[in-house]
Amino acid sequence: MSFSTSSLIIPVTVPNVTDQRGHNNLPCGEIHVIFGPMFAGKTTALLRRVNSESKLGRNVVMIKSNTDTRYAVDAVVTHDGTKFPCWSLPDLSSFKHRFGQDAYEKVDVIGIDEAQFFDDLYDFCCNAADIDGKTVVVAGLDGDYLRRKFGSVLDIIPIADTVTKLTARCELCGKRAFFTLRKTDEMQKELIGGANMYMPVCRQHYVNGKFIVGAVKKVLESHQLQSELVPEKPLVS
Ligand SMILES: Nc1ncnc2c1ncn2[C@@H]1O[C@H](COP(=O)(O)OP(=O)(O)O)[C@@H](O)[C@H]1O
Ligand SMILES: Cc1cn([C@H]2C[C@H](O)[C@@H](COP(=O)(O)O)O2)c(=O)[nH]c1=O
Repeated sequence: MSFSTSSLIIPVTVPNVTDQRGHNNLPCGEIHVIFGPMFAGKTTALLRRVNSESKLGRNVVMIKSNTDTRYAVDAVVTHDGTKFPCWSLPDLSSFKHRFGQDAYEKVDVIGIDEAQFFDDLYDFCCNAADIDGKTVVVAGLDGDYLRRKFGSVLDIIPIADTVTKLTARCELCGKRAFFTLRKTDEMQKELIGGANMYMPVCRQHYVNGKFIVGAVKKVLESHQLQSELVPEKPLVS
């Protein structure tokens, strides 16, 4: 069977969306993704971007998952204390309703922190950028403590304009850290915590890390045992 080229041409009607000055009114949103291990500066980069958009006169709003309330309930906070007010939500689909349709229409830039905790990240970003014309800046973990993909952060790469993988400093050797090591024995994927529970590490120390964490724990435990066995000297004899 053979087709002529003309039989394959499908007529497509493009709606006329130009205004009086000939500019088209198609929405032109953007999606920017920032990911990496914990302590890599993801929240810092997100706040920098949102602040600079705000200085340019754009209307910005910040959202974070209400799963993570480590530093504040109603603010996105970096590990070194920089803050930005935000909406803490269980999911992204509730945002438009809670924020209000009028307010939503006026927003130009939407920042999303701790994006790994939002299951509806893909649909939200798609609609916000493609249909509503918003600039969406997303920050989150690409991988969990076992280096498995975390939530939907990696799923939005195909719909993103830009993708940035940040690195931290390995806490054991100071080299670039790509991964997050969990220092406790808990096994669940979601476990909220900071430097008390996690540390950023390079590849070599990720692989050796479990061993090192175990060894350090043993040393600390034996120190505690010794101080319990040897009674403290009285200050006054
Ligand atoms: N091992 C580390 N490597 C890099 N930064 C670290 C480390 N430990 C603590 N920090 C601090 O964390 C800050 C980054 O915090 P933040 O932007 O909240 O990171 P993220 O959102 O990626 O977890 C750095 O500016 C630095 O002050
Ligand atoms: C690796 C890993 C992390 N988490 C949690 C721990 C923190 O509450 C956040 C990440 O915060 P940050 O802004 O990137 O520092 O995620 C988790 O639940 N499970 C993990 O495996």
